[in-house]
Formats: sequence, structure tokens, C-alpha cells
Amino acid sequence: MPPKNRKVAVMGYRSVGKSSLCIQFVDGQFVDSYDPTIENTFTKKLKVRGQEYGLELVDTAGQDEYSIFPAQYSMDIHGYVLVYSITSEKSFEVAQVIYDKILDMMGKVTVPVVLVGNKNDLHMERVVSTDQARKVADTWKAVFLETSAKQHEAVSDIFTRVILEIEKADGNSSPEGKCFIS
Ligand SMILES: Nc1nc2c(ncn2[C@@H]2O[C@H](COP(=O)(O)OP(=O)(O)OP(=O)(O)O)[C@@H](O)[C@H]2O)c(=O)[nH]1
Repeated sequence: MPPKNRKVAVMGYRSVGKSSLCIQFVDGQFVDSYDPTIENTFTKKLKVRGQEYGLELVDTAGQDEYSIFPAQYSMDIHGYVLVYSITSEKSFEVAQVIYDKILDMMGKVTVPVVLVGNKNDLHMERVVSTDQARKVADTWKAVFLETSAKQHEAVSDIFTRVILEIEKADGNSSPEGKCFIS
């Protein structure tokens, strides 16, 4: 079975940890310093349910609610990882604004999305509850995960799940992920 190439955009408000999640996933490291991203591409091979994938991750510049959605992120992208920080209500709102823009740009009712609440290690600073975010993800029929790029918590799950969502959108699995045909 030849590898399948899939391209995923990682989007969200500034400083929520988009680059940190990509770097932790691809290189297995956490960088404490903050260097705003313009755009970066990472590639990684991974195996999901017996199928090899060549994953291309586009780590995008931080957006806010007024940003114009960059047209290049609506073409040629198979799935999206929308990241907010559990310590920032604003970043949670921006993730929802970006989601609406994606649907608008793609002209679709659903797209493969994983909603990620990052910085899960900062318990004392939490302002976005797990329930609140899960409800939003449920209305999108999207996967929801809380992660910590710092503590390497649930980071690889993001990318496995986005691949499974892409396969699901292509009609290659049941909603529960059973009877997967690759
Ligand atoms: N405590 C904690 N800090 C994190 C975590 N992930 C990222 N950070 C820190 O948050 C800051 C921003 O991280 P980045 O990965 O650069 O964020 P970004 O979303 O790529 O930022 P932009 O490029 O501006 O969009 C850095 O100082 C990181 O070290 C995390 O899981 N926990």
C-alpha cells in the first residue's frame, strides 16, 4: 500500500502553541522561547491503522478575529487543527471565528477538524472549561482534545485524529472508527 500524502493546516490565535505542538510532534522537543511564526512547513511520516501517511503540516501565522482568511489555506488542505489556549478566552473565540471562515471559504457544511485546547499544564490559569469547548466541538462534529506541548501530552493524538477525520470525510471509516477500510 503506497503512502498517502495529506496536508493539514494548524491555525489559531497568536501564541497559543501552534509551533510548539508541531515541533513537539515532529522533533520531540519543547522550546520555551516565543518567536512569532510567519509560515512554516513540517513533514512527518506516520502510520495510522496500518496505512503509511506522509503528513505535511502548515504552521500558520497567528490570526485574530479581524484577519482575512488566507486563501491558500482553503485550497489543497485536507484537514485543520484549530488551536486555542485553555488560558485565553479570546483564543477560544478566535478558533470559532476561524472555523466559520473555513466553512465559508470551502463552501461546505463540515470539514475534517480537530479542536485543540493547548497549555493544559497551566491548570491555575485555566479560563476555558473542558465542557464548554467539547460542546462547541460537538456542534461541529469535530474531534476535541486538550494537550500540553510542554509536557508532551496528547500531542501525537492530534495528528492521528486529524488523519482519521480526513479518512472519515473521504468515506473510509464508520463514525466510531470501526470497520476501517484503507
Ligand atoms: N506552559 C505552556 N506553554 C506553552 C505550551 N505550548 C506553547 N507554550 C508557550 O507559549 C508561547 C507561544 O508558543 P508558540 O508555539 O510560539 O505559539 P504560536 O501559536 O505558534 O504563536 P504564533 O506564531 O504567534 O501564532 C511560547 O513561549 C511557548 O513556549 C504549553 O503546552 N504549555
